[in-house]
This record gives sequence, structure tokens and C-alpha cells, in this order.
Amino acid sequence: MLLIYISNLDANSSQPISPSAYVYDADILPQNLFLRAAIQAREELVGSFAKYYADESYKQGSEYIQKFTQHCISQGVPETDISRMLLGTVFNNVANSVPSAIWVIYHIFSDRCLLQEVRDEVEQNAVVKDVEKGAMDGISTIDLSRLTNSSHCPVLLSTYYEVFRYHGMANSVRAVSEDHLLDGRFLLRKGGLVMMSARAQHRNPAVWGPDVDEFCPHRFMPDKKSDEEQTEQQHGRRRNRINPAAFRGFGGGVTLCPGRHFATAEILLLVAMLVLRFDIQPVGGLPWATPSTKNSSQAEAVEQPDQDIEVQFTPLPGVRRRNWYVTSSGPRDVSLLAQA
Ligand code: HEM
Repeated sequence: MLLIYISNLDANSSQPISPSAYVYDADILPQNLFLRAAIQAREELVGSFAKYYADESYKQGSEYIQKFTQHCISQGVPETDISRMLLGTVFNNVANSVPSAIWVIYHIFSDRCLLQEVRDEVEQNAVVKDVEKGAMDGISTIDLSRLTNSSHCPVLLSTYYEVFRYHGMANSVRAVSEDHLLDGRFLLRKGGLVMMSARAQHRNPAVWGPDVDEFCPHRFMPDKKSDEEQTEQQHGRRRNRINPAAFRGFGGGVTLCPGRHFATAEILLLVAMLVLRFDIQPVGGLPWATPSTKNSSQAEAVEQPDQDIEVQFTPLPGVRRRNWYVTSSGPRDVSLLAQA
């Protein structure tokens, strides 16, 4: 087996691709020898989930677990495979959704101006019903479709995408099904594997511009086209805009993450609840420390902070005893998540 690692795919450019490393030939890395501890840990978890199903404990599980299991059963998935699939979804939720949520919360709350912008747009555009019962009590309803729509919550969504651009580190793996000369330079041999690093793509200045190494929450704001740009487009010329294919936060192609809308809904709802209900400050006082990420597991799609960030929640006045409901009124507009 041949594994090729491509680190500099520039989706906007026809410049040659520069692989940073090619590695490993000839099936010399048998899994059970080199990955023994990982495989053993995986099998232990699968065993625990199998017991969870065998003694029907899952029936006391969350609605998510119930629906997941019912779906697997209705699709004829064998019982032994359900516990393996459950391990996959738990891994995705814990390993990817949790650090992603942490980064969105961190970036919004550590920037007072950004916090105010997000708070204002969520309050004004995503809270659709506010039935007051008294000064403190009340029922508020958040529309998930508006949270995930760039015409209603552009700053929140732009910050969300920027988190995946800046902290995304997925390595998409593809098997080579036939010999192929990539870009006229690199021979991909049938039977080999190709790994594509999102981190390299997300840090390519040719695609993202000179501020590629900065976290820019407004980077993905919907375009407000200038007159000049509109004229350029009318004449069939296109500016060098961000190519959606350069965004690999959730991978791409046929293995584009099928959990992306679920993850987006749960993260944006959590963030909306936090900005509407709390102020969050670091326990040790300002400024916020930026945690390092050098110990991040390469198996995960998003960097993980090396240190805990201890924070203090202060409830905002006026919303302490409010009940919150969630509705979903229409289609989402998460264009960067829709690309295949
Ligand atoms: C913020 C959270 C998440 C991130 C950043 C993320 C990212 C990714 C990435 C980068 C891939 C690889 C795509 C490729 O190779 O091109 C992937 C695949 C996958 N993800 Fe997610 N994911 C997240 C959440 C979830 C959740 C919550 C689930 C399930 C409940 C899920 C289920 C899957 C599955 C099943 C695949 C494999 C798809 C296939 O091979 O066809 N993901 N994800």
C-alpha cells in the first residue's frame, strides 16, 4: 500500500500542487501490530455498547439514542453493528462537536464587540416569539432556521465557519481506484491512499489572503458586491473569491460529513442560548488566555485546547426564569455546508 500526503491543494489556483510528504509503502504497517492499544480500546467500547443494547439500557437513553437505535433497527442493521455505529456517532459528537462548540464560545465571548454583534442579531432576528407573563417569567422561542440563515444571523454563521477554517484539522483519506497522474506531476497508484490535509488548505494564503493566519470572524460574511465587481461579473470575469471547495471543515465529496447539519444545529443553539442568557468571563479575570493546541489528536477534525479554560457564568438580568422553546420554520441557508 502506498500512502500519499498532500498538504497544499489550492482550490483556486492552477499552480502545481506541492505534496509535503509521501509516505509508506507495501502494507508494512499491519494494524494489529502497530495500533494494538487503539484497537483494544475500541473493542472494549464496542463491548460496553453491546451490553448497553443487550440489557436494553438504551431504552432509558436520550431521545437522540432512541431515535438513532430505532432508525438502525428499521434499516435492518444487525444488532452487533449497531453498537459499532453508536461508537462512531459518540466519537463524532465528543471528538468533533465538543471542541468546535468550545471554540465558537471562546471566540465570541473573548471579543466584546463580536459578542455584542452576535447577541444583537440573535435577539433581533432569531427570537421569533416573546410572550411575556411577567417581568421575569416568560416564554421565548428561537427559530433554528433563522440561526442557520446568513440573511438573519450573518455574524454568527461567519464566526462559525471561521472556527472550522482556523481550527479545522481533518485529514480526508481517499483510496486510489486506478492509476492517475495528478496535475501532470504526481503518479497516484491504484491501491494507494491519498490524505488531504484541511489544515494545509485552510492556511493557504493564495486562497484566503494575507490574513490567513488571523482569526477573522467576519471573513465569511455574505458578499456585498461593489459596483466594480458587479460590472466584472456582467462581463464574465470573476474576482478571486473564496472557492467553496477550499473549505474542508466537514470534508467534501461523497464522504462529506453527514452529521454536519446536526452538529451545526446543536452548536448554534447552544451558543444562542449562552449569548442570550449569560455573560461569560475567565475565572482569573481578563484578558482571555488562548489555549495551545499542540497535543491535538490527529484523528479528530478540529483542534482541541490543551488546557481547560475556567469560566464564570453570570446570568443576564431579565432572563433568569424565562423558558425557551425552539422551532424550525423553514429552510436553512448554510451554503458552505451544502457543497458536495
Ligand atoms: C463539528 C462537528 C463535526 C465535524 C467538524 C465533522 C467533520 C467530519 C469530517 C472532516 C469528515 C470526513 C469527510 C471526508 O473524508 O471528506 C466527517 C465524516 C463523517 N462524519 Fe462528521 N463531523 C462532525 C460531526 C459529526 C456528527 C455529530 C456525526 C454523527 C452524528 C458525524 C458523522 C460522520 C460520519 C458517519 C462520517 C463518515 C462519512 C463517510 O465516510 O461517508 N459527524 N466528519
